[in-house]
Amino acid sequence: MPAAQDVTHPFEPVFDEQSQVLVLGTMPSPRSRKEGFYYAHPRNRFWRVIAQLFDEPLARTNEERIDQLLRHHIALWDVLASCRIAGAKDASIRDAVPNDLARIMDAAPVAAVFCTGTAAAQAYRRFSEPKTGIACVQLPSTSPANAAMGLDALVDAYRPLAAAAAASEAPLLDVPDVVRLEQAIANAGTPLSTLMDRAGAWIAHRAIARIEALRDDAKEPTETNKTSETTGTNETNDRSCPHPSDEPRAGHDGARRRACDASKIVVLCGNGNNGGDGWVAARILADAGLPVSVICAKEPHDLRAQPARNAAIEALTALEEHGARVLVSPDPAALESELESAAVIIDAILGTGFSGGSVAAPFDAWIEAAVRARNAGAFIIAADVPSGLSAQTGRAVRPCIKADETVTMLAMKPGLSTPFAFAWAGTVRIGAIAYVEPLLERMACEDNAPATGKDGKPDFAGSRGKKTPGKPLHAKAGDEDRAGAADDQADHAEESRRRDIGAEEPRRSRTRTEQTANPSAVCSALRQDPFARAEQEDDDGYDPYSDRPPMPEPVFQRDPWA
Ligand SMILES: NC(=O)C1=CN([C@@H]2O[C@H](COP(=O)(O)OP(=O)(O)OC[C@H]3O[C@@H](n4cnc5c(N)ncnc54)[C@H](OP(=O)(O)O)[C@@H]3O)[C@@H](O)[C@H]2O)[C@@H](O)CC1
Ligand SMILES: [K+]
Repeated sequence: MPAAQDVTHPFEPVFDEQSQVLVLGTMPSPRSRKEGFYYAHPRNRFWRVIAQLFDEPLARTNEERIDQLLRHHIALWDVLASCRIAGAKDASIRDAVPNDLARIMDAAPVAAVFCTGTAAAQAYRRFSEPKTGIACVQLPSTSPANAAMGLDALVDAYRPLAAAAAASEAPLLDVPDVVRLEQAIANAGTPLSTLMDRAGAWIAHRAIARIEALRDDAKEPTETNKTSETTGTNETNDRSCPHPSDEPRAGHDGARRRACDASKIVVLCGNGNNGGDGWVAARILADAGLPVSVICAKEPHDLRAQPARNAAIEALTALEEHGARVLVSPDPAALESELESAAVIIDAILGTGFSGGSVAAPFDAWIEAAVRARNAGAFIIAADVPSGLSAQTGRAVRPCIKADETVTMLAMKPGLSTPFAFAWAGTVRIGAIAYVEPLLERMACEDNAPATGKDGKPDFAGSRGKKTPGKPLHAKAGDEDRAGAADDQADHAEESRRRDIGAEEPRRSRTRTEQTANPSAVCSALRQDPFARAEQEDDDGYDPYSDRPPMPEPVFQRDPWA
């Protein structure tokens, strides 16, 4: 066992004036102190839990971790400012001096406190709760010492944290405002190339999630297999792959067949920055060892748009190293053959820069071929916006990509929120590639718009009306959609098909009131008597308003840091 030593908390808390949830540990472990950041031991699962909770890629750098926490309105610190401790053994803590949480509580509207383990919760209750007046919710430790809890169980246990931190609804921005926002982010120090890297990472992350789901699906026994099991044949258990002689089938069976074939991902890259997102995604997927190929219209060196050109040149080198196929302006037969074997197609042909009443060659043929592949079971993920759909008006030209999922960057766009957008975009997810709230507020001030909308967020719809008189936000989209009545019927059929297969609806964030109702109630009770426990609090210290079932946590049975 390591000798006890005097330790002083060595780094700053993570918080800003938007933080609504505070997560507290006890004191950084020796490894975290060495690395200079929270939960830095490679086997500590804290950052993996956070990534899974919010369905986001794992934050790998401290910068990304801070960004991830702040985007979800989470503050992070530890209960203790100094103590005497042996290694990371919380049970050995002596001479504890608490941090002054007023630094965060006075600056931010924190309404819920979570402690990452028994010792942190005990220390918080003893030192901090009398001052904050907020009862903490105790979460299990993510430390390797708590190896008895698997990652899935940890993620489940942390769901109350995600619920409390539920990100407020993404802002809805006009396309010109998205461009302004990108520029503001760049001016604040995050270059556009970094945004593109993050956008590509988001898309790659969703493609990997789809491939993993297909692989899981392929492991489940099919009806045919069940029959063969009951008839006592001695086929192997891996029978969910259709037999090679089976006729190709559409829908899920087609998707399953594709997953069994190769988990192949085809990325369609246009010539603009939307294509750049696709190149980055392809590079990440190839680096992850997945069979990926790229279809593009121009050699990377011939692209003009930046940062897409640099991203494509870098990706091409990596793809060549991995032996991935890159098809430049393929003929129709090569295009068809590449797409028909794809399990996942990434549509990075056209994004917010798309304009006009039709899609010019060769991209029209690409879109048609991709939609045919989808009808045969491929899953399409659109980067930012389905190609052929106007991100501003929601007007879909012919042909237009029909995506199963769209990852749209930074903010919701008007064209994705029309009543018919679902037919083209599928499930829309926001790719939170930067922390934008302070910038949005600044932009709202610059526009002399009302400071906040009725939900407390910057009201960009209001500012749009003032900036572009005579161009109401949704009028054009609605008119055009009404003109395409026949299309609408097909779209509605498509929508109901998606509902049939259980496609997810976009997430709805909880309102502030929903998030904090219970903690506030407990908090006001505790203010009257700071030492009182919440009524009906379990004997083991679990708070009654946590919807998590109590879970036993081994208290450092062994010292993982020794
Ligand atoms: N800026 C950034 O840093 C970041 C940007 N991001 C990403 O960039 C996207 C916006 O990029 P963008 O502005 O380059 O436009 P984009 O959607 O690629 O389209 C331009 C291309 O389309 C073409 N084209 C247009 N109309 C057409 C038609 N009818 N038929 C056929 N072609 C047509 C047009 O051709 P051209 O007119 O030049 O001949 C040009 O080649 C955005 O959606 C997001 O994904 C994110 O990574 C975050 C960081
Ligand atoms: K796209």
